[in-house]
Amino acid sequence: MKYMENEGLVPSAEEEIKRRNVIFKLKEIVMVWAKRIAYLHRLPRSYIRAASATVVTYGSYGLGVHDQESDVDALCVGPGFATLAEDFFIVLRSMLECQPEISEIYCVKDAKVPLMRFKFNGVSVDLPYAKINAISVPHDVDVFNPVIFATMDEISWRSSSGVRANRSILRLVPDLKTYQPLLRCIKYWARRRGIYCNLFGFFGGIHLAILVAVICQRHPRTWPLALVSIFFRTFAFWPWPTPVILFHGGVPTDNIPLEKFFMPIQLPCSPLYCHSNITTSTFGRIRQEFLRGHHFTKDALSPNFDWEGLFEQFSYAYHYARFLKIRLSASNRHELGDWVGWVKSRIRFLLEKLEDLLGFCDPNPTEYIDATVHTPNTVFFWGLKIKRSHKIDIDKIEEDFLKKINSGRESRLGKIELSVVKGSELADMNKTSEPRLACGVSDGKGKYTSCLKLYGPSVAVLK
Ligand SMILES: Nc1ncnc2c1ncn2[C@@H]1O[C@H](COP(=O)(O)OP(=O)(O)OP(=O)(O)O)[C@@H](O)[C@H]1O
Ligand SMILES: [Mg+2]
Ligand SMILES: [Mg+2]
Repeated sequence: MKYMENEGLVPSAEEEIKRRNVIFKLKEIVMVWAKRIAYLHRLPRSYIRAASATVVTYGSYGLGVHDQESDVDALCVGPGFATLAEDFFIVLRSMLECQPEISEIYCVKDAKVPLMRFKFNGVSVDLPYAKINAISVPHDVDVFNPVIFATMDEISWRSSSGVRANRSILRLVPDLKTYQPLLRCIKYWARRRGIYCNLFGFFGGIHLAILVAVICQRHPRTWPLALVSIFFRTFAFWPWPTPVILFHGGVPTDNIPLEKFFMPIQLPCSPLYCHSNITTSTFGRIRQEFLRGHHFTKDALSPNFDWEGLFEQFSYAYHYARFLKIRLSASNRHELGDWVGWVKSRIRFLLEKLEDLLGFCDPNPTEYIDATVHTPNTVFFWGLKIKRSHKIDIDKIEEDFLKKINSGRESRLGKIELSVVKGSELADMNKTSEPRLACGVSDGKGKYTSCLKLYGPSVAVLK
């Protein structure tokens, strides 16, 4: 606990107030929004008076395991007459745009869970939308209520599944005081070891939340320190693809063929598995890290146990001699944010392509900045293992990937350049730019929006 506090993983009281304020203000805004759209829909006056909406938090914030850099995941629950395409993405967006505290609004419309993503007083917010079959939405709306549940449309049902998953986890873990620090610790480990980023084929918050919940459920009344080694021992030897299921008293009813998943993890109280982008390479990387974690934590209860070792940042320069350099650039910071978001949502294609050609690729999620280039940019370095027999036509890969990126988009926001480089270039990159952090977004001027404490300076990556 002391180690985690020293590393800045537990948010300060000030941070907590900031987040609570964000949620309070969002609730106020959606309340006004509900009345405004009731008016725009020309509903009777009594309906306008009664119309209301609310936001419900979930994700790491809802589980009480967020750190200073976690986003706030907040589901906007609106009345039945408020449409997603018009009222949410147009009317609410323009209301949010008018708020001086809100910036960098980005709409993700074509995802399974459509949402708006923005910064509120510097805090990242993910805001999906669900509507219920009512005019007024109670502020403590219960998404488990069978009446509400049964009348939801498909998108609203999917969008609210995160809230239900969270509530189930909170209900099923025997002791939150054990669960929360353990999950914080495991998330920190995953970030430091380069295996935390769902889009890049690694774990996302939900996967780790369930793995840790399963450990807590199987070992009630065990203190967190011992659970750390039990966690690694369990998953280092887990017989994948046997699914990991949080026991909830019901019978699992999933019919999805398990071969589709490398590491199936069932969503709590749902027949579905968590969506996952894990590939052959990232499956291998994750398993190696579980084994490493197991070797490190066998003696976790000894008084001289070295926590630093477990959380040591993964050294890409030590493990790989060659890297795929992916440089994304745009004419301004705002466009770069959109461009990076868009490319990342399709990055799996590139990863699979490289795996087909080379058999392995380590998609390091850390974002760097190329300070030798004047345009705002974000750079990734993916670890490669290239044999002499391997011939890579990087121009062809770039061309194919571009086609993939451009499909479904009318205009191109930015530029993408791929090249194969030596590890020394990664070292230069770090020397010429400020410390860069995993899964953050640069502002294009050499300033960063992520937390240095959390991921450590990128020069440390090169140790
Ligand atoms: N792949 C997924 N499959 C199912 N649900 C998901 C998936 N990714 C996200 N979710 C839902 O959205 C919520 C928020 O996801 P998010 O990626 O913000 O992770 P998080 O647990 O909040 O961690 P972080 O601290 O990194 O934000 C999750 O708790 C989960 O309910
Ligand atoms: Mg989150
Ligand atoms: Mg989120």
